[in-house]
Amino acid sequence: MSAFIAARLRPSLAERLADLAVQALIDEADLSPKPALVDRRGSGAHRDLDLRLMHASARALWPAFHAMADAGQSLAELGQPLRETIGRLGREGEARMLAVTGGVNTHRGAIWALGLLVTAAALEPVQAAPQQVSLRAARLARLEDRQMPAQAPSHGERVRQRYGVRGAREEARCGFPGALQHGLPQLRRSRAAGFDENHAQLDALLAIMAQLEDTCVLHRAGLEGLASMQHGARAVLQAGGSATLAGRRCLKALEHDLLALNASPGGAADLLAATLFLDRLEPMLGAPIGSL
Ligand SMILES: CC(C)(COP(=O)(O)OP(=O)(O)OC[C@H]1O[C@@H](n2cnc3c(N)ncnc32)[C@H](O[C@H]2O[C@H](COP(=O)(O)OP(=O)(O)OP(=O)(O)O)[C@@H](O)[C@H]2O)[C@@H]1O)[C@@H](O)C(=O)NCCC(=O)NCCS
Ligand SMILES: Nc1ncnc2[nH]cnc12
Repeated sequence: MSAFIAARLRPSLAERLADLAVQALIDEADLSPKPALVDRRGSGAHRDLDLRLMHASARALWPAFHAMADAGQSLAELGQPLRETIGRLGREGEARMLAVTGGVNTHRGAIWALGLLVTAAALEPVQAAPQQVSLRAARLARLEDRQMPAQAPSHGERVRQRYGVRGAREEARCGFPGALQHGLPQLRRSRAAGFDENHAQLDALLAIMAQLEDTCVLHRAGLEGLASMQHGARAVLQAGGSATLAGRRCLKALEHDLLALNASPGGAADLLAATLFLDRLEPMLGAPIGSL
């Protein structure tokens, strides 16, 4: 094969970032057993979601992530034009998601988190450490999107007003502490302790759930649901994590409690996808092009 053809077959940076984002969403959906969330076993607390729909939604978002990465590379400056461009692309991604799922919100929070992270990664791919990328994503999230159309109050908006919690927007503006300070360190601790990848990822999800003010849980189950999620997740980790017998017993109890309250930690699931994206980004960018 000539060098010219080989170069044309190599995936571009934007393609690789979109691949990584979609893969993080698919891996999050497949991870099992997640308490009260859609996974390989079933639909958790959801009546209108299943694994097939989560996969279809994730795949449908590839063009949106690709376009955001492209925008990051071509505008090449962290400022208002880039913020407003990815705001428009994010809304188009949401519309595509709703078209594919027949109106069901599968990934709104994930489009927001991964969209910001993909754009931040594309802006400066040589500075791809999790801390560096999330800091740039936070700076983007703090910029106002003047093109944002007025909308009916979201579930998150209603919950923020009722309980005074921060929600998805503030999580991004603070640099994704759920992923950076909880998910990623736990993922790496559990791997270092010798647990397999499935259990390490479950432990990462539990570490996020143990502290997140998840507006999805609050919307469905109020403060009682939030307390159940946080205390129950902490109990699993304190018992030794999802790989241990005692931890698995606590995980079962946590799922039972969440299902009884109809609570679903959808925001924590989104932040697990963000954690997986950040964990894999630097190795992927450091690898020879085409090796993904
Ligand atoms: C900034 C936006 C994310 C909008 O945020 P807002 O809070 O106003 O809107 P919501 O529609 O409530 O979406 C927020 C979703 O974020 C996830 N989430 C919740 N808590 C947190 C948290 N503390 N930190 C991070 N992320 C969090 C969560 O997503 C998951 O839950 C979804 C299902 O939720 P819901 O629709 O409430 O569904 P159900 O409970 O199943 O409803 P019913 O069955 O009862 O009807 C699921 O999708 C998960 O993803 C929250 O839902 C952002 O959307 C925005 O402003 N976008 C504009 C475009 C833009 O600027 N983009 C920038 C570049 S991408
Ligand atoms: N696995 C999952 N189940 C339910 N809601 C979600 N939102 C994001 N991932 C989810």
